[in-house]
Amino acid sequence: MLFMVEMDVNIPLGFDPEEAAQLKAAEKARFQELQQAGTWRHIWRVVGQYANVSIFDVPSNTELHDILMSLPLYPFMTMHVTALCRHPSSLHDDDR
Ligand SMILES: O=C(O)C[C@H]1C=CC(=O)O1
Repeated sequence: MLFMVEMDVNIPLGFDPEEAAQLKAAEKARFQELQQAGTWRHIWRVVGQYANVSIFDVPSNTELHDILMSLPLYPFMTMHVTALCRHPSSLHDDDR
């Protein structure tokens, strides 16, 4: 199942910079794991914002929920999730 996930990151002013750097490094490592597994299929930076638009490929809503909630930066993120399905005119067989 494919999902578009819009993530906005908001680390409060005054948050310990070292702790923020550790969380960002942990987030990057987790992102790379999920990307290599094919779960986090795409990511784009939203221009001018600490935000991204991502495509996830997961077996169920519950699995996506668990993955998103376990992200290191989750406590500082606002997320918007949109379920996707294949467009009938798409040429891409993996759009499912
Ligand atoms: O940078 C972000 O948008 C937040 C998050 C998503 C992937 C990653 O490495 O960090």
